[in-house]
Amino acid sequence: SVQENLIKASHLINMDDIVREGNETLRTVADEVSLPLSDEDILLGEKMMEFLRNSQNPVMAEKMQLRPGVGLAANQLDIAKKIIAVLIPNDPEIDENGNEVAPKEAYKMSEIMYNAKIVSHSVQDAAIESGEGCLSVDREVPGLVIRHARVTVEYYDKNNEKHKIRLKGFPSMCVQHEIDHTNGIMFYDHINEKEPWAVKDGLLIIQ
Ligand SMILES: Cc1nc(NNC(=O)[C@H](CC2CCCC2)CN(O)CO)c(F)c(N2CCN3CCOC[C@@H]3C2)n1
Ligand code: NI
Repeated sequence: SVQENLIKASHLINMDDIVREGNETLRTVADEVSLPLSDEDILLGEKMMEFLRNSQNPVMAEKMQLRPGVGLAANQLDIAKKIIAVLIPNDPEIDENGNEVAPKEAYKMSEIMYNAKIVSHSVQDAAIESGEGCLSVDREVPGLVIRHARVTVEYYDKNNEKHKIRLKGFPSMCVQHEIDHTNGIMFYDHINEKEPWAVKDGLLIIQ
């Protein structure tokens, strides 16, 4: 199966493993994974996180010709399971001489999430100022991707522990993008076709 091949110890997920627009799995509502998690589902989550790390490493990204990513959903690997991975780096700090220094915590968010779902959200909407892209979309789709500003998300981690977290800012946008994938939703479904860059009153713009 696709999953068996992806979780082989020697396999590193690469761009050839990521399905593109037109593949029906991108428009499929994925199944919840059964708990306790199977070894295969735990391994798949770890491989997805490894892909994100490699995609953010200049040497590996160049070697493997990876597009950089901060999130990935199993639907993008042609696997209709509710498994997502999120890896959001912290920005480097600037010292008194204006030099970049490594942040204390390398990552703002690093999580493999099973059966993630939004259980509540803000009335206020938000969008990333520059719009969004997707590793499964080989074209630019300009426009503000309108999302909830803040969300409360329930999910299980690789140790079968249940979590309920509140997200805002960029992590909120990223997790919503990934949860959307597990529900067959693409980022451009949230762009206003007539006025892609229209800023409605109250919209929070995220840099
Ligand atoms: C904003 C951004 N989107 C990148 N790509 N798109 C993705 O991640 C798609 C998911 C994101 C699109 C918007 C919200 C979620 C993948 N999606 O299709 C999965 O469903 C980036 F790569 C990126 N960063 C900033 C941090 N940088 C650290 C150093 O390494 C490079 C990296 C680049 N920021
Ligand atoms: Ni995507």
